[in-house]
Amino acid sequence: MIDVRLQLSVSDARRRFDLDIAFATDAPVVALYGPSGAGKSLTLQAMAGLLPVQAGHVRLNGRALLDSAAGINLPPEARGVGYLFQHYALFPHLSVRDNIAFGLTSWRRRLKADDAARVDELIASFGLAAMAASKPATLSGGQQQRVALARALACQPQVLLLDEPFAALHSALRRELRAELKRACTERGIPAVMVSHDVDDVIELADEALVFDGGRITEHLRADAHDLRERLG
Ligand SMILES: Nc1ncnc2c1ncn2[C@@H]1O[C@H](COP(=O)(O)OP(=O)(O)OP(=O)(O)O)[C@@H](O)[C@H]1O
Repeated sequence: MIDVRLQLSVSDARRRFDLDIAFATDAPVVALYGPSGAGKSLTLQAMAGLLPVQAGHVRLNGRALLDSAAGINLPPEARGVGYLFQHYALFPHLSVRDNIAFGLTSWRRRLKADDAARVDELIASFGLAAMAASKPATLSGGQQQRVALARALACQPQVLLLDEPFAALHSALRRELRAELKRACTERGIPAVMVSHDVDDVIELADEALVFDGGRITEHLRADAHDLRERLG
């Protein structure tokens, strides 16, 4: 169960945006859907602990990652959250393998044997073995997306947060990678919260859709594919 309530404001000299949302779901994949600037990415960032929250909670299977009333606010690395950023944010100077292993290493220690085995398993399962020593700039868009997904999975997260995971890909590749993402989450039993503008992403992948508008959730749809297309399309 993912149980979220968030109240936060972001502002600069000219603009202010207020987010005030709540949802709870047991869905394997839930999509955050809605127009640009509606607060979808801010929601993911706040769930990951990357953005200060004024009030609210984030609970994952009963474990509080954030509970402002109880004074709980775990740092990002303690939340058990795998994050796939909108533009992948791969480290250009690191190889594919070191990108995937990044969250498991630190300047103090080398990769432990079981972590190294997990990295190898992810490299194999996403078809990246031939390019494991290459730098991201030499990879295709789909290959970079697979590296980003493998990196998000490497720390054995309890939830995956995916910000526009297919935005940079053409439609045939989107279809292929949707299936891979679904398989990766299902095999590992990891729920995913996915931001997408694409109604086909929502229909192909998501079990539920939260419709965002102006920093609020206006609809929580638990619907079949046909119904979703009608209501979102
Ligand atoms: N630091 C900030 N200061 C002021 N406004 C901000 C700040 N960060 C985000 N915003 C604004 O908050 C709003 C919500 O941003 P968010 O990135 O969550 O939108 P989104 O729904 O993910 O949009 P998109 O689908 O285009 O990625 C936007 O209008 C954005 O400009």
